[in-house]
Amino acid sequence: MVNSCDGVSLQPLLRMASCAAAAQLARAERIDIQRDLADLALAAAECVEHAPAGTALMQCVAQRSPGPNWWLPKSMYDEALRNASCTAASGSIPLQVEQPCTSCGEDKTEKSTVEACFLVILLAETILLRHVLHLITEVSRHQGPVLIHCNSGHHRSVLAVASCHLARWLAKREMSDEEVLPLLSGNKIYRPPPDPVVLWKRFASPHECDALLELAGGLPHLPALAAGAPQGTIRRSLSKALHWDHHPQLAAFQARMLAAAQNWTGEDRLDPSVLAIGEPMNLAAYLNPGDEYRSHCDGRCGARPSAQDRIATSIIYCQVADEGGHTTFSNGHLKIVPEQGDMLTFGYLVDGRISLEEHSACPVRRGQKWIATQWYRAAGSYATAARAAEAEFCAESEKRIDGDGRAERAVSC
Ligand SMILES: O=C(O)CCC(=O)C(=O)O
Ligand SMILES: [Fe+2]
Repeated sequence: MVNSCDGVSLQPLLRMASCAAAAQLARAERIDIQRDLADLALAAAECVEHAPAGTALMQCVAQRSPGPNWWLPKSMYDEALRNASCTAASGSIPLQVEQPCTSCGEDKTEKSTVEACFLVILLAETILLRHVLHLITEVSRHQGPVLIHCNSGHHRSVLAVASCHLARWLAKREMSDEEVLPLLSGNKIYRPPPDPVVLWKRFASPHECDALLELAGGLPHLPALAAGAPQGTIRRSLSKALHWDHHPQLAAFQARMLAAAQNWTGEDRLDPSVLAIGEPMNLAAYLNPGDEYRSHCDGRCGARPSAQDRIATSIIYCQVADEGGHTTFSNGHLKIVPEQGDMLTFGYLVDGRISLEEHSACPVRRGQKWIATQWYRAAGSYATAARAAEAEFCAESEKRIDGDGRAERAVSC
């Protein structure tokens, strides 16, 4: 770590943090997690409010926070940063896909590799992405694209190379311009595959949202969370599962969601058959100030998925709060500020592992929010028994859904 501090032209932001950590450890100063955490939260919150554009957030935090605190456990950083991020009014900036991609040809993929700790990136990107964007642009102008390796063993690219990844990914999929353009235009791409985060603008019409709500019996009738997810710990919201076998009219809508999700998560990883035996759609309502869904993973954070684990999620924002209620990604260092009808899709299966796709719903401050979530699982991971159940269901629904074949086709029966 110290060696990398002596390196020639490391990004000042990264150098500062890793050197501070090294110095801290070397001096073995007294460690007081609570104090440092409180300092960090305070400093981050102040910086979110007051740091002028163009100021490195890291520097701002370092100036305001009296003691070095780089070594705090990740979960604590995540929590502090998530909370600070939630208080910031602005959201993250989507990738600029139209940005020319001159240095990302296969033969020119040399990247300057910077060893850094995840928390640097978290601090740097979570809260004021635009401030860091400026720095990264500067670095990549001199050094070429930057790839950041995190100490956690998880590595990911940053914005400087993100659009190149995206370009390559699109090329690999051999999609025609006609297919690609609608994907890019209007939708917001926050993170490229393999663990994409994409916001589909105005995916669901008010009419479709109303129809979903009607199936659930209306907002006041949504039940509080089931046992096992006690109120006040991870989640404060109302929630109801909509079983598509109880509501066959859901199938076509779910199929449309899935088709959109497939565009971003890779053709082999999701399959329409998941809808037949996958999870029901989940309606969740955050109706009171303070209602939230704290940091969690929909799949198994950081683990190899077992046969039935989730690998992607879509969230439709049928109603957005007047204030608060945004969605944050601690690992992606993003905050999504959706509008009514938008659908957020994110995938989290990378190289056979569930990536750390920890995310949260910020507390609602004013107004109300309700969403429809669809969790997806890998097709092909289902046991034969499940496929048999699907076949049985399809045979059954063919009998049930008189004349109108849409629902069956939607789930590939
Ligand atoms: O409400 C949100 O913004 C996030 C919801 C969520 O994480 C989920 O439904 O799994
Ligand atoms: Fe979630």
